[in-house]
Amino acid sequence: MHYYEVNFDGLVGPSHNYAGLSFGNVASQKNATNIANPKQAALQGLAKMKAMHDEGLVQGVFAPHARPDLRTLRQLGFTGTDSYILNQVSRQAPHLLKACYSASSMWTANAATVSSSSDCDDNKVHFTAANLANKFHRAIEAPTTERLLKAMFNNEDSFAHHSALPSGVHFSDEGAANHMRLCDTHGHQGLNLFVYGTSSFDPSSPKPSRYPARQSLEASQAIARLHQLSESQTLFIQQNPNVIDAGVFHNDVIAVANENVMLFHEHAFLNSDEVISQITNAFQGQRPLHLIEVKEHHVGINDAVGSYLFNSQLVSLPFGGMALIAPSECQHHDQVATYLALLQQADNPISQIHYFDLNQSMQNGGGPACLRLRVPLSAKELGAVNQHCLFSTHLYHSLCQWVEKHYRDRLTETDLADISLLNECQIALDELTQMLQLGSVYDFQRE
Ligand SMILES: NCCC[C@H](NC(=O)CCC(=O)O)C(=O)O
Repeated sequence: MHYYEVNFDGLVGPSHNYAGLSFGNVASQKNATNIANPKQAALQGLAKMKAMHDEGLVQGVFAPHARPDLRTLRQLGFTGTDSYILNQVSRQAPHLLKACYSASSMWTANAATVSSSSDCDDNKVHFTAANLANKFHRAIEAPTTERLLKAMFNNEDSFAHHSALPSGVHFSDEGAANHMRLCDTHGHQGLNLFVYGTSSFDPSSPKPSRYPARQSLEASQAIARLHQLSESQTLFIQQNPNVIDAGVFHNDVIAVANENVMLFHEHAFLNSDEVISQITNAFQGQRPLHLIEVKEHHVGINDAVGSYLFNSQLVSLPFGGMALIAPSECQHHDQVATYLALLQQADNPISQIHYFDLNQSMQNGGGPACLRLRVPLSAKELGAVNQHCLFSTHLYHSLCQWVEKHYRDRLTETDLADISLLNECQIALDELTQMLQLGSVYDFQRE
């Protein structure tokens, strides 16, 4: 049966803003006071989805979360009408208002970890929503993520859904951004690589000193168990703590894999040589494995973080070869652009490089790969997906019109206290759930 890798891109929500919420994410901290343009952010994301669809790839849309998250604010002791809550929280705890208004659900690579039915014992596609425990503004995402996943993959014969891991730092889980899969083609059993920051239970496990390790080993192990992955086809790899301290807050900032290719920086992993031999020994595919190591003298860690080279998507093209979907920052970075030109000519499956302007998301540390959740699906499983969430030219035009109608082109911190922004967000999202036929997934639709 034919298999597809479907990318479900996060549609940027109407409250996209820069709030400096992610300690350890260099871009988020650097752009904390920037003025955001939610309309442009959403249109940039839609342009990428359209281009992928036009390449002949199957593309999906992942709806944003409702913001502000009033449920969380009520849980934290704010009471009264919505406008009273906004007024109180903006005076007493503006940092909480910013957290509850973040549009961070756009980075769907952190929504969940997904396993292919070819890798799971029960032959179902498994999803575990990420608890995102390390950052408060992201830790509030899991309940809505779970509801959205169930509304998109609403078929018990094909899909198995798991709740987020227990909250708290021990099982800190950031989803697919720390998972890679190597295989011959999407439909074959794959080698699952879980990359973690540190162990929560082993005090001798190396740790970064400056910035937090956002993925714990124990979370990755729990997911491998939940998803019924074969032990021989699952490796747990520790990230190099030094690169976390240089701003590599997720593995997808320093490595990317697709089918039989992995592109990674020489400093990405702790004990890299050992990791490479483990991968080489465990890979069971018939096709040659391309482990492309980028040396520090070609692209330094700081340049990799600054350009987001490794946060490119690597996709298999319908007529053969692979394309690297890179942020335009790579094109404008001399050393990175030179490296990519060499990579394209070298003897490997990467035959095309496409650049996308995603600067609204990039300024919060989210590149092309952060914006999408990869879901490997057989033709039958694809048929079981909520078809209204699959991209088409028609949906593209409807979503562009919807964005033009509801989104602001300027958003700053002071706008967050404005009750009209809350109303605009709810009206827009209510309309969206009808377009994507998701049902009542948001708290404001369920109260
Ligand atoms: N995979 C990319 C995730 C980027 C995300 N940035 C943020 O949440 C920044 C939000 C802000 O600072 O306004 C994060 O760090 O989790």
